[in-house]
Amino acid sequence: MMQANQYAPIPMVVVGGYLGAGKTTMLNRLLTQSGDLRVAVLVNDFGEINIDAALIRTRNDDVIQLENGCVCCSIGDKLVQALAEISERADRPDLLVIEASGVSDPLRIAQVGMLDRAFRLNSIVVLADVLGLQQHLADPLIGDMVRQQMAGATALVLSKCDLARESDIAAAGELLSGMAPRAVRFRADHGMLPMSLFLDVESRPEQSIPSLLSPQPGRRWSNRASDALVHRAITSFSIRMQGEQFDKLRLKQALRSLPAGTLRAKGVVCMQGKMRPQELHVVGGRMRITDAERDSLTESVLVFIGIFSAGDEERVRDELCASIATEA
Ligand SMILES: Nc1nc2c(ncn2[C@@H]2O[C@H](COP(=O)(O)OP(=O)(O)OP(=O)(O)O)[C@@H](O)[C@H]2O)c(=O)[nH]1
Repeated sequence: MMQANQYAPIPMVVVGGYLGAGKTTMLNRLLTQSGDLRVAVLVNDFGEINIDAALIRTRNDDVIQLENGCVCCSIGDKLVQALAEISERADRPDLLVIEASGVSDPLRIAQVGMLDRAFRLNSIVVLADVLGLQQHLADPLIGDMVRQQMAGATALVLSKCDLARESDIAAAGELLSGMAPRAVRFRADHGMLPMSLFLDVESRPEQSIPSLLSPQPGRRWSNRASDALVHRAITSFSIRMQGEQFDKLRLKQALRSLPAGTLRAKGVVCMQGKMRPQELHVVGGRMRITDAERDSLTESVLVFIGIFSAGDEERVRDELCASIATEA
């Protein structure tokens, strides 16, 4: 039998960025552009239901879900195990993409990945939502975590530029250049990026992965203790509904009145009058409901991530129950 180390290492890309920055959108773009390339995806979503895994458009066996928890601090051993399983597959992938949860440190994930010699780190791509960047950085709870995510990037991607003014994009670009001066920078329209960013290890100008992975005095804004504090403060709950359809108008109203501490909501739901399941996203006060890339759904699932107070979950449940469509 051949040993794993007889093969060339599998190129690996870690995708990070704060909640709702556009990681899954970018990943789906990559997958639609990837042609015959066999891409395996490891997804670590924040929440007990992995919505991202459901939204990724690839063959089921090519998406591996990492359980609820933060892959960078609490379930690192699960990552090690998942990597070993991927490298031992008979049909090894041509590329592995790890989508970090929005509160994980992508550099730390890359460091775990680098320990497995079956993989070669190609890039750490970190997305920044141009609309939310300033606010996220100024936030006393999450600001350091977001800076930490950026600092570990080999490529920084400004997302949602289609929604921003040119002056705001330029200002956000300035902020990014101060945080990760050696990272290559891109703007992405709905996640569209050159494939070379993922595949071509040579595409990084003077960016040296080994130096990124060694300790960098002065470049760490947070530490494990403060990360753990943030991860404890941010919690999630999920709601499943079987055999019910939502009324779109009422659901939108419910999502507009989410608790003040909500940082992100997402889901896939059955909607009255819609043939296809609907994918919904709430990010920074913006709501988007569109056709999901799947034909059927056995149950509606919604995940809410935030800093919640007692009673918030119950109130959201009540609002959602009140959004269920009554028979025509
Ligand atoms: N207009 C616009 N919307 C975008 C863009 N990228 C992502 N979005 C939208 O932003 C929302 C969140 O996108 P996702 O790709 O799910 O973000 P994410 O980073 O995977 O989210 P989490 O995994 O929850 O952290 C969705 O409604 C996307 O359609 C973009 O470039 N332009």
